[in-house]
Amino acid sequence: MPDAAPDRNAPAAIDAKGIWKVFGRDAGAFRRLPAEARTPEALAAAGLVGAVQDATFQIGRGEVFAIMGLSGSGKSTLLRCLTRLIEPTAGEIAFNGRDVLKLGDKELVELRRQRMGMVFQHFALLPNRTVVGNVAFPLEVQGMPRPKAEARAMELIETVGLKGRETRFPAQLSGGQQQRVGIARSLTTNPEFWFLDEPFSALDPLIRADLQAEVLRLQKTQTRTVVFVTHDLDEAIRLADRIAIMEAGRIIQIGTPEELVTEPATDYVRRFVAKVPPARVVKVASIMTPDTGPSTSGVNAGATIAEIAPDLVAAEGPLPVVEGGRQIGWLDRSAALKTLAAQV
Ligand SMILES: Nc1ncnc2c1ncn2[C@@H]1O[C@H](COP(=O)(O)OP(=O)(O)OP(=O)(O)O)[C@@H](O)[C@H]1O
Repeated sequence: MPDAAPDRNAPAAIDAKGIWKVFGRDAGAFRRLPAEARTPEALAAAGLVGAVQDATFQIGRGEVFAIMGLSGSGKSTLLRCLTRLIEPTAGEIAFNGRDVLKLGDKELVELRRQRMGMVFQHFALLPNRTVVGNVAFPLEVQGMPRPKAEARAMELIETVGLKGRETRFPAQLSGGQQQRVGIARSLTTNPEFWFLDEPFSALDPLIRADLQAEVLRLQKTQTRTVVFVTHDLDEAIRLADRIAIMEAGRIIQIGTPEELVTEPATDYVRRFVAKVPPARVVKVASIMTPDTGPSTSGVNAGATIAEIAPDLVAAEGPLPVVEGGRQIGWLDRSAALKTLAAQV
């Protein structure tokens, strides 16, 4: 998880209100219903599929937001609505306060080119361009001279571990390598918004872990608002500040990994997080006793109990808890050890 907590007071980078995506022959009639009449019963009566039902959430600038849920719960459809690859049936979406559903085709293309990066599975690479040609392409579209665009592309090719393969064509790459080209390509323009649908699922575990680490590293140096769909809870916990859990088209709960594990809203969420050891998500700040003190070093308030396990083992008494070089509390060793030992 990123070190710097997102600024919750800043205006939402993404503000989604009452998003619906309904599939079926008469989806238009559903749109014309007043908001209070848009119900699961109305959907069923009209024989419509409510892929996304009344999704409302805000994502802060620089926040990493994961969308999770079982297959068919509406994750991809919701992500596609945010990017307008699919037009929502109803609802409002604003990026930095600007209504994106009202953008004309030209403005939408501009927004996508200048400020959005997208990685979707089966998001085709250009078959007649090499790896470097594909990765440089978005910059060339923006008007950057080719040599400069390719130099920038090479940096990202190295980041995704494809150095040495830059002159190959997509057909000469494995599925996972193609996926990595797509990831590199989505970052060439240094987008403010990054949308990813199962970006790492086709990759070997080691490469996946490398790229996840790379995402976290990039998040520390660049303020990027990230929304990603995954069915891998481990990945969501590692990368996301907050996770939205979807069930049958609805967002059931939105929370930090710690909130989902310690306060699951429903049995469905509880089943999702059942195998997560609490120490992996519970933060020092959550179980410390607040107090000021003279210490300038100790355990970090934002660290998880698992991360500070070595300090716990070494300590003999309570540990000072610090934030920004100042002591803000004490961590009781036995309370922390209890969390460490707890299995859900
Ligand atoms: N074009 C479409 N026409 C009709 N129904 C659709 C369409 N696209 C998606 N659906 C339905 O909407 C629901 C949500 O689909 P979606 O692909 O968003 O789920 P998901 O959570 O991303 O699933 P997965 O993890 O399997 O990719 C499913 O019931 C799906 O069958």
